[in-house]
Amino acid sequence: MSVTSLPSQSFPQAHRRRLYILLAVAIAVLRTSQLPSASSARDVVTLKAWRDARKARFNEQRRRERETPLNTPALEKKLVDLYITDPSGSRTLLIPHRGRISKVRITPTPAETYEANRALFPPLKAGEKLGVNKRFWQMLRAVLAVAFPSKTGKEAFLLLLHTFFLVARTYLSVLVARLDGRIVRDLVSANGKGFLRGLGWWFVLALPSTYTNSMIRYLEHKIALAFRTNLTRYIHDIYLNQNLNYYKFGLGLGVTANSPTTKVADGEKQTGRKGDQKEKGEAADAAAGGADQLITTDLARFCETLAALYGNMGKPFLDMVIFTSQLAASLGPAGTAGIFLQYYFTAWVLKKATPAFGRMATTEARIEGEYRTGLGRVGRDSEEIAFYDGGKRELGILWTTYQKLSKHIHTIFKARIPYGMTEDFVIKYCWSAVGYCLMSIPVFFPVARHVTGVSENTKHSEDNDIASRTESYVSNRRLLLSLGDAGGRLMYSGKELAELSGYTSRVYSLLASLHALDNNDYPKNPRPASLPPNMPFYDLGNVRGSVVVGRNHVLLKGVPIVAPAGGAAGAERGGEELIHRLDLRVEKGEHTLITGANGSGKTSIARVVGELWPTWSGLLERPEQGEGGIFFLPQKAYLSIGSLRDQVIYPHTYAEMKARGRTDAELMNILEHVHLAYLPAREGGWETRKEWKDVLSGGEKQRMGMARLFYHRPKFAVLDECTSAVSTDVEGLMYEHAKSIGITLITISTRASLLKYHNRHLRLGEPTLAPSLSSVNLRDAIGTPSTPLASQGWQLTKLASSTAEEKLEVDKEIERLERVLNVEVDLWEQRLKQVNKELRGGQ
Ligand SMILES: Nc1ncnc2c1ncn2[C@@H]1O[C@H](COP(=O)(O)OP(=O)(O)OP(=O)(O)O)[C@@H](O)[C@H]1O
Repeated sequence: MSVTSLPSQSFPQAHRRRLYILLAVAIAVLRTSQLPSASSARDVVTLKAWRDARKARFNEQRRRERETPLNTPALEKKLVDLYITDPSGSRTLLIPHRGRISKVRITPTPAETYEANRALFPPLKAGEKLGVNKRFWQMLRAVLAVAFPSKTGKEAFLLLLHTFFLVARTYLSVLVARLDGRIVRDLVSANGKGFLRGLGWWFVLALPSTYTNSMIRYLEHKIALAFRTNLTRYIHDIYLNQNLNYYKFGLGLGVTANSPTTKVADGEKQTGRKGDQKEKGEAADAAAGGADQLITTDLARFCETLAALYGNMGKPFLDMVIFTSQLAASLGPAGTAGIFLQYYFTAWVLKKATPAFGRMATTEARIEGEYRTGLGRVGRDSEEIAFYDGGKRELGILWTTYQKLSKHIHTIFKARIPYGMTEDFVIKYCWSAVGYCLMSIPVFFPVARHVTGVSENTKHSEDNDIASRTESYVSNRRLLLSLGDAGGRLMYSGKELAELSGYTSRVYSLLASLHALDNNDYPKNPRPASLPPNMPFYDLGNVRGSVVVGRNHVLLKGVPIVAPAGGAAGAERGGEELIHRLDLRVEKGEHTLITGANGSGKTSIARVVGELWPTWSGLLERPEQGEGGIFFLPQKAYLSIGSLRDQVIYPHTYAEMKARGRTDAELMNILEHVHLAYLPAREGGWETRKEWKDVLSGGEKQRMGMARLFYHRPKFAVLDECTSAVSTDVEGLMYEHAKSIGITLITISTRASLLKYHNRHLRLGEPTLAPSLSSVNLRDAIGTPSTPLASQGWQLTKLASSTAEEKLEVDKEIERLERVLNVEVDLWEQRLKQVNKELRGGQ
């Protein structure tokens, strides 16, 4: 007596044709060492032609490897051409790979794409609850619009292929389950021939099964990489664009989760509802951290989790559908209903038992970012730390952060214990028990078989009956095990989905911040009631100044110099006003020296002129940046990655230098002017690549900065204390040379010795310049540009234009020195008396 419908037809007859097709496809794919992309697939005419082309490519690669092994001068030479710009704006990157240079064409993401996508990325609000909720699906859809830009692109092709292998894998599992049953049946009924045939099929199935498993993993990684590449390109293009988003993001202006409007709402909620503080923390966690952590680790984790989730959810789901349908045929409607009941019960239990994995993943990413930043700081500022012998202190800081991280990870692990137990208990044990019960139905209740329409072959002998029952049991058992496994993976992917929600919020917050920064979108804040009425409120959402780029002069007309503040600080106080309103016009040849006490706002003027900081009101006019325009030399010398030549021509590339017809001989001449002519010979030539910031001394770094200035030959140069470590004689020569080649200098310095190279002098915050100003008329004076001020003030003097002004300037210098002397001479005399007394032995 047969107990199941299994197998109504014998295995090979039923499945042979489909298996042959599957094998043919698998073998065809197996033969491809690399998957051809959709476009190259179109180009393939015949398999033979494609194989010939592949062989030719391989031979060519070997030939190149022999001709240009790595580290040969030929490769070094090619490396200097790293970027080749194209009139369309695309660049060709030359990437060294396996002994040859491959060309990768990079087309910048069009501005319209960012414009179109902006609406998808409304910023995260403080108090927004994260997790697998409606907002998560919105965020995922927005990020996917970037990661998966086209339905017919490479990602879609990979996804299709991945799906094919997932289906194939499930189909093969069903075949294996049936074959398993058949082999055991033949074994029990001592059918040697059938047993051997079954074994043969077993090996035939093993090949595509193992290949399918490997391909699933391979394609999963490939999809993750394709997502990551798309997202990274998109983020790089918006992060490092002309709007200086990298600077603004670093300044903290892009962190939107603490936006004040939402903060007010948050405050209201906090009084009303417990737990909102935690929610605010979730959104802030998603937005916190440096760009490096977000763009590298968090992005990679997002892509890996997302790609894995497709397989981890898609495949078990498919498995469950197919296995359930297979089992349903054996178990009948009651059994099928039982299976579905158990699915529902499992989902309900696991939902109740799942901790907030998403929030935990977000917090983990944030703390990991902090730890990474700490380590980065030690690496970057190692010399300074070593001089202070600050290793122990840094160790303390790093260890504290690491402890925080390890404690948090430990909390996650602890939260996983009860979850894992529940999961195991429900899926492994409850499901198996239900499985046994369901399988026992046709055995113990043969009537049910008739009811369910299960066919019964009464011709079977008793032996055959046992063999058949064993076969059925083994097949069903295997199917149930696979079903349990699929269910486990599907439920497990619920945890992964929660974690994905955490990573999604991180990547989303980065993209939302960058879009907002790029569009200069800041929340509009109401003027805080606590602010005194005479104090201006500088809100990033209310910048009204005009900026005109492309003029042949530098002009600031009624421009306040204000340090911007974003987020909650910006809402509470607004930006910090350093200079109330500045009027400055620098025409060609008007070399201007800006002096003032530390922190008086000298560099800040350069930041406003360079558009790093906003022009809140008034008018700013300036030339274009770069060659023939304006060039900024910052206080801290910056040396880039690259060759010695790259240091002089930065930010140009070698290709750009060549395109302008500039030569190494010219660069040598420039190095002579900055007294660095010995460098190419000492360092082994222009192509030498080193960590230049560690190789060059402080003074050499600053002279390298001046070399850059001479290379770019701008009309105007803003020099911010960029020669403070250079000896005064060399400094003088460099200033004279700059003037002789037609550069108008706007120098920021505290060195009075530089006055002689300038013909105008802008003094900042000199309280004694106009001692007659009382505190009453000072307030009026603040509103009047070009008036000498006592605080937040400035005064512009022409040095060489008229002797009277020159005399005034000298008078002021004498006045200042007398003031210093009056205060300090008494102190010096006292000290002298003290020293003399000590020398006389204290008498
Ligand atoms: N991002 C910022 N946010 C808030 N305040 C800032 C910011 N950057 C600078 N400041 C403050 O603005 C003031 C002016 O800074 P700035 O760098 O312009 O001074 P400086 O006159 O160039 O000083 P120094 O001579 O020391 O270089 C300082 O008090 C500084 O702390």
